[in-house]
Amino acid sequence: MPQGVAWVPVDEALALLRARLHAVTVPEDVPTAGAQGRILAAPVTARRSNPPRPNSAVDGYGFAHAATGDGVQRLPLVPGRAAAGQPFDGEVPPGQALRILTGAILPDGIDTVVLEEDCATDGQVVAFDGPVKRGINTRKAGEDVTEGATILPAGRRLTPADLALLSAVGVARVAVHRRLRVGVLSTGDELLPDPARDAAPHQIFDANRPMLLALIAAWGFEPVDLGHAPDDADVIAARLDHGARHADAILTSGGASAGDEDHVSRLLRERGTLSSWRIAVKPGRPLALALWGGVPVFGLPGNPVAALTCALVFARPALSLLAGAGWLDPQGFTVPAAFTKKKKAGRREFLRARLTEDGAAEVFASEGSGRISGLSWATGLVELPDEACAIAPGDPVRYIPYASFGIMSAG
Ligand SMILES: Nc1nc2c(c(=O)[nH]1)N[C@H]1C(S)=C(S)[C@@H](COP(=O)(O)OP(=O)(O)OC[C@H]3O[C@@H](n4cnc5c(N)ncnc54)[C@H](O)[C@@H]3O)O[C@H]1N2
Ligand code: MOO
Repeated sequence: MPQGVAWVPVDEALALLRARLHAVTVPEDVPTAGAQGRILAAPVTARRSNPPRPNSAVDGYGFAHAATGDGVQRLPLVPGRAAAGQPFDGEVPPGQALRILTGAILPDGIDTVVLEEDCATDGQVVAFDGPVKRGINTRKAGEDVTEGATILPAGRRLTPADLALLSAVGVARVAVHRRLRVGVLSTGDELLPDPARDAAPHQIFDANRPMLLALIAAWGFEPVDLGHAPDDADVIAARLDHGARHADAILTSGGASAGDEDHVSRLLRERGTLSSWRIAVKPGRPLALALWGGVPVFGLPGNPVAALTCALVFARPALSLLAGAGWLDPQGFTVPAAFTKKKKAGRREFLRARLTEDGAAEVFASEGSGRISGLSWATGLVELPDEACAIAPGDPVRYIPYASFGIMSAG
């Protein structure tokens, strides 16, 4: 890295974010049914066991195991049946059996159920081969969850499966963090916000704002569109002021570098509390991390590849912390490389990557930071360490699927 510039290593920038940020949202009570993606503000305990009572796991015939033995068993059938939602009102005497369906509470006198496919019956007597294992094809009360048990911890981001679990144990409402509001501002004189318009040669369509707004929504946060500002410090400052009033965090893109028109970095340095600016990472080295009116601002680089990479690597774990879900490290997988690459020491590199049919990581043909098509082509990123390395096909590399960053990919 050039002399005279303090390049902050990725891990140091992440540690700084982790140490300085904390949950900013207040709890609110919401119905369980609509709580997908919300973050629990408190641990949840089961109001009821699952299953609440012992029941049958299959359609078949139930009886007391003690009265059965080896060889062919012939048990007279008690009239009636036990079904889910239609409990059998009575007791089944030892040596007799009852028709029972999946999910039915085991009536008194039944501790074992034989599968109907393993039985013969004329409607009066049921016959099957013994011996039968005691308790077979039954489910114990509370075998899944016991009443009063802690089922989900504070900070948990609720999944569809969690909604099933909460509902099953009678939890109708949950205390969750209010959704984190995240502002997104694009900067640059060249930007044209509306892709339906005709662009002059010097203009480019704003690609970052729709991408970042969608990213925020995919992470379960509330996107706040702060629009687009020209390269004018006063206008950008006014937008940041507006953002600080209406959002809990702000992502800007563009103007993060050191050029004449890079007003975001200058503003954050002069009027915000800029913590970190030049990060030893590619793409994305001019990343600004600052506070504006007490609100964290991620000054992402303008190049869309760098903007997305920095959002995934730096903004995601930090926003998760602010939102009450704790710090998130993306899960990576070690896979063989399907490419050749040499890098120098001193900065972390992220390459657009996807897996071949054999499960090796191939990388996009160009590392150019403006090559948006590569972001669409990829299904994740390969992370290369800060140290120097020379990678040959077959060498292990760390592949982080987009899904590990909480976003969908096409593949
Ligand atoms: N002297 C230096 N020049 C540059 C450096 C540096 O360290 N020293 N870093 C380079 C790197 S790396 C990047 S990345 C860019 C990032 O700079 P900025 O954050 O100041 O971004 P801009 O200059 O405003 O824009 C860069 C590029 O991206 C396009 N852009 C910006 N916003 C959008 C948007 N919303 N949608 C689509 N494309 C966008 C913009 O038109 C530029 O082409 O700086 C390098 N230079
Ligand atoms: O951040 Mo820049 O996009 O590395 O090229």
